[in-house]
Amino acid sequence: MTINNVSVPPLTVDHYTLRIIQAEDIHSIHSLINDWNVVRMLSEVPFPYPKPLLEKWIDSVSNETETGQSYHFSILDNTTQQIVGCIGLRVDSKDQLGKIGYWIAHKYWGQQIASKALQRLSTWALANLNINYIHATAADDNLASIAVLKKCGYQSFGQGKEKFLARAAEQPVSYFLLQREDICPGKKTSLVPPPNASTPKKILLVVAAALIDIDGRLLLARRPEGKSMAGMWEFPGGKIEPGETPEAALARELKEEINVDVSQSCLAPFTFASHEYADFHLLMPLYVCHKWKNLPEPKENQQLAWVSADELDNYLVMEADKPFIPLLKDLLF
Ligand SMILES: Nc1nc2c([nH]c(=O)n2[C@@H]2O[C@H](COP(=O)(O)OP(=O)(O)OP(=O)(O)O)[C@@H](O)[C@H]2O)c(=O)[nH]1
Repeated sequence: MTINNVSVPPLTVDHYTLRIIQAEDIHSIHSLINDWNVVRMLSEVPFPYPKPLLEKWIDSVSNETETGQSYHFSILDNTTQQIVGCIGLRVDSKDQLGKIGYWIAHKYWGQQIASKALQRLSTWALANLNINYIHATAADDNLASIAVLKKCGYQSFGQGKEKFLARAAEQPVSYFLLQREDICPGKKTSLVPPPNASTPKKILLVVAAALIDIDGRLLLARRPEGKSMAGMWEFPGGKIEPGETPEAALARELKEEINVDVSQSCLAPFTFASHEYADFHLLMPLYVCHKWKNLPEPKENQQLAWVSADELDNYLVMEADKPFIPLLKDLLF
């Protein structure tokens, strides 16, 4: 399924599948959600939950799904094909923020389904949607949900009060935020270096290319799921191997990553990045290239985009690459 140019495959995790909610899911969903144990933890759902109201909600989220405003999934057990809960994410494009919510039917509690689904959807959303953070809210007495959020890397950032329809009262709630660098804590390319870092960091030599086509557009690649900082855009390239010149490394990386053949003589040094990440110091020459063979194609599961100078600001680029943007805009205009 492709929505708003984003491919939304069913997302699998362990023996569960997250697939976009369909109209015919209403009966199963209604029998599972119309339960005080579940509804009391959801701020926007009344109890009892009339079926026509649920039907209206499914209709409205289907419309939102078509325009890429929200992505709501039924969570299915692969063995029984039964729905066990739901999870959804609403996109706030202005603030590049996703808002996530989920519930699991009472009879399936205690099986880690919420953490698996939350981890899966969060990872997918940060890698594929135009968002930088994911926001979640949990009632303070929803200890299970708070534990799930923390397990998935969400950090608590504040508290407040929200009206819970089923309880007909305001409840104290905690707010949580997930940032991209919290997803793969083992492989950090953190935006912020740790304070007072006194030990010198390893210098990582990486080489990258700004490929510019005849229409004056620039090629960007999006880091795919599974890599640190998945979802950020960068310039094709990679690490320089021992004994390699930067130009030879770049020609090799462009072939491996996007099947493009470049002659080393067509790589013009443009500028460089010297940027401190949490775990290493990146030193990265950027070359400009106008001439190559083959149409770039993603060989490593990454998205590619040809971007004009006007569009460059809409792309979330790696921290080290940010100083390149004004220089490249000048070059492209
Ligand atoms: N290729 C490329 N890497 C960049 C850019 N900006 C930037 O910070 N980097 C960082 O430089 C390193 C590039 O190394 P790489 O491409 O070989 O490695 P990777 O992280 O993609 O994968 P790997 O470490 O799992 O092999 C990564 O840490 C990446 O985050 C950029 O514009 N292009």
